[in-house]
Amino acid sequence: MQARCAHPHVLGWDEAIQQGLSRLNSKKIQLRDWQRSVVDSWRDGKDSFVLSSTGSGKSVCYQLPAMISGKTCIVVSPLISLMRDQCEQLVEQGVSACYLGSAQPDKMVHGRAMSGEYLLLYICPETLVKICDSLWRLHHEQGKVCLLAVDEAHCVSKWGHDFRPSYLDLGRAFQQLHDGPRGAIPVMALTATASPPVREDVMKILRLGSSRNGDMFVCLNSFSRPNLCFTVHHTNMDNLQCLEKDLAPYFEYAGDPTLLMKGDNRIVAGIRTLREHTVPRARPISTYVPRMPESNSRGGSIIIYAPTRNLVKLIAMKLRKLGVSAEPFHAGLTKHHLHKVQQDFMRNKCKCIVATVAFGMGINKPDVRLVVHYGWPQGLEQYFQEAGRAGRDGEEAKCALFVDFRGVPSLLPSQCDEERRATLQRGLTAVFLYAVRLNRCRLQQILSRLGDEAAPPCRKCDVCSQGQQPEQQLGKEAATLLREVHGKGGETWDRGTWQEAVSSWHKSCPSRSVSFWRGLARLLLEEGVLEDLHAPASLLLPFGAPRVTEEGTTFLGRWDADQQNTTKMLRPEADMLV
Ligand SMILES: Nc1ncnc2c1ncn2[C@@H]1O[C@H](COP(=O)(O)OP(=O)(O)OP(=O)(O)O)[C@@H](O)[C@H]1O
Repeated sequence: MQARCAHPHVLGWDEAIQQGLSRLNSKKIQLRDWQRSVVDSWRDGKDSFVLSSTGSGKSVCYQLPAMISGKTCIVVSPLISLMRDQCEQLVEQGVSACYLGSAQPDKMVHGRAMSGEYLLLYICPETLVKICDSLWRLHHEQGKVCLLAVDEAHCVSKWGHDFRPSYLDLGRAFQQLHDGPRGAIPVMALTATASPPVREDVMKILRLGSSRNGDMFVCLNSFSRPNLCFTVHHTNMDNLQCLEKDLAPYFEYAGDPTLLMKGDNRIVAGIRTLREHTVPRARPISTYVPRMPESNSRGGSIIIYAPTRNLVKLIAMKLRKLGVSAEPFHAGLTKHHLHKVQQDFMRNKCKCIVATVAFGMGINKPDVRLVVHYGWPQGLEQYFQEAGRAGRDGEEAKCALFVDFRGVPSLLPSQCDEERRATLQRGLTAVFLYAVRLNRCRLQQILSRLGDEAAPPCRKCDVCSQGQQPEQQLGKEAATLLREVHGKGGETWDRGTWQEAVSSWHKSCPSRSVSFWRGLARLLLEEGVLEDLHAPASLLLPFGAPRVTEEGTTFLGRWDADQQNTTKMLRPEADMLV
């Protein structure tokens, strides 16, 4: 095979990089060491895999090669909206960029792209597969391709949270593009969230390093976001009674103060309402602006995620009635409208977006100061990625998760195979445990899920700042639960068994909620006084076929003999406290 890319210019390499940065309009940027290593490995014709946190500067790694070589970088991207935004931003910076696919309104763009007119060519995997022959000619006949970049590369893996089946075809399509007189094109896969199995899978599917006998560059940066402060709050999701009380601390009045002095009843009532949760009459938008609750400093933007379109509409409507400039964003709105909302958000005309997960990937707004999730996210990796839209400027930002601990996360797609369903189910369990656990820093919990066990506590999240829950004597409750399990002798528990058991326990311990018992069962399993012969059928059930262990039997014997002097000291988790 021949050399993989033309050597950039006759300039020295440092000079070539500086010139590339100035073409990107990023003259002032000093490449970080890891960015430099990634670009160096492209110069050497190597494939690379780049794992680095959201907002850390991955895009520059694939944009620079195009600026330096003057050839097209083909960027595979999962979403039209994402491609469009990135192109718009680049064009504003004076860089020639385009996206291809059915959403491209200008029919001339395709032809121009196929003659190498654009330095950055964004494309979704389906379109890339379709036009593979033209891209082959662009590279092998015209010599005008410098790099194949796969952005959001975790979408390639079935083990990843955002898996797209169409990404699986990329390996074969890339192979087709590599085979020809000019040899292989370097491939760069980039992601901000990928656990070790996902990384392996991505490298295998994209066949990274295959054309250089496995020689490739792997850049694994920490994906930690120490500027983010994570908190979890219990809320009552029935009828959204708590919505205003939950969100009020994040907004402050920013209207004309003279109105207040004159005692404008509507506005005074509005402020009171925001604090006391009743709905006032409509008034002009922007009476309230986002603020950071602790610092009281105004400014920045807010993203509020909700799991369903209905909830998105409701939250946006309530906020607007209260005077907040909030816009709903979900896939049921027209593309044109969504585009406008996104632009208004980027230009600070709209300070708060209330969205389903349709909004977010690739949103590059540096000053998002708060991301609220109102309702369970779809998994822990998804949560981290969505929350990671906050604080991209490196300044402090908050990520608040509001959930109802009486329920559990359950959002699974209706159509997916068993293997995929099991992966997504594990993600739901992970986000549930993240929310209930009060014994480990929130950020550490997330990073550990992504394979980083060495991160220090963040010292900011609610767990770090509030410290451990005090231990409680839960001997009576533990004995009640263990005795019931013992009585059932290892049989499988279904929803009926569980409900029956909980209502009988309610008689002896009336103050304990269903979620308390679910949490206690979890703690007893972890303590080793219970074991489970198979996994529960749903997150609503604490166990599948539980059995009391030898240790548990000893505890029960002691409890029955001497309740006064037998203790079971446990630290309750969040769902046990509601
Ligand atoms: N070396 C650098 N020094 C300072 N700023 C940088 C540097 N590299 C990139 N940036 C800036 O950081 C911001 C985020 O960069 P970028 O969009 O490339 O992040 P990303 O890692 O691709 O994020 P995401 O995972 O969300 O797509 C941009 O405004 C970019 O100009």
